[in-house]
Amino acid sequence: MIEFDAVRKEYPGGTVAVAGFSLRVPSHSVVALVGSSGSGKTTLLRMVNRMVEPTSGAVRIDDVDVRSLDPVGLRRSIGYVLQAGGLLPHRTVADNVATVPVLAGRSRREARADALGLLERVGLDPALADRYPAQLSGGQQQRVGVARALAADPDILLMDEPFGAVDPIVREQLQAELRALQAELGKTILFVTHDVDEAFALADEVVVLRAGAEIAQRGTPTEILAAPADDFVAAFVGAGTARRTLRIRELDGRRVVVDGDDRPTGVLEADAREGAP
Ligand SMILES: Nc1ncnc2c1ncn2[C@@H]1O[C@H](COP(=O)(O)OP(=O)(O)OP(=O)(O)O)[C@@H](O)[C@H]1O
Repeated sequence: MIEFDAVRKEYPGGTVAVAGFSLRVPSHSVVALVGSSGSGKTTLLRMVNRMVEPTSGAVRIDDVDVRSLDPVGLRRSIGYVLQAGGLLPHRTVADNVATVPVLAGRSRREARADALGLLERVGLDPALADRYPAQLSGGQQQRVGVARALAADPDILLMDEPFGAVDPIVREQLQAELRALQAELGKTILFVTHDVDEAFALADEVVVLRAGAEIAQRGTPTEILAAPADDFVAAFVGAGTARRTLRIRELDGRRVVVDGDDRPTGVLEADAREGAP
């Protein structure tokens, strides 16, 4: 479990990025922090691995204050996925994935074998292992970023706009793969995105932030979409927009779901009729 206890962050110069924030991220769950640019999402994420120290308040992992932990060891024990992969450009794909395990004492040969297995797991051909990041597509780089974050088998994954730099189709593929991976691995995942659809697609719980990381609303995607707490949240999640306002149309005895612009989005299953429990 990750716990933010009344954390505040004021940067030198006086910007209050986080005015006072408390949240528990239960073990094995996926929590998304969403909010507009500058709302303090990245600052919160980086407090977990001590890349940012709170001005006041505390972050605890399984009841241990992260301030009592060695920052280097802490960072190696937590997977961190950045936008555009954040890969080391002068190291091969395999070396990028194997770096942390080698630093932690695993032999190069074993770490490389593990890396090849991880590449396969995230949907990459291990034949790419000896390429450099610049020789991969954006989506492939993101996958390597996920493999690298998983290499030390961390309990916690921090993801900062993990799929922000790829096109929408690749993005959906990566999201689906992460969901499948998470169903198997059960990590504790805290991720940051400004894309509310990504948050809804991946998270068990979504936390919508205003400026200063003030929590506007938190809940499951369904709770937030069904009952936005206020106009800010409604506008942010697009509740009430044509894309979200779904209707049912009958066509040749089948029930098709259409959006507010009459564009089809899916077919209703027999047991998903109105009024069904
Ligand atoms: N090192 C820093 N020094 C001074 N101010 C900073 C620093 N890092 C972030 N800030 C400021 O703190 C506020 C929150 O930044 P943060 O990066 O946490 O927001 P964010 O929600 O992640 O934004 P984005 O979605 O654009 O990445 C912003 O006003 C930003 O300019």
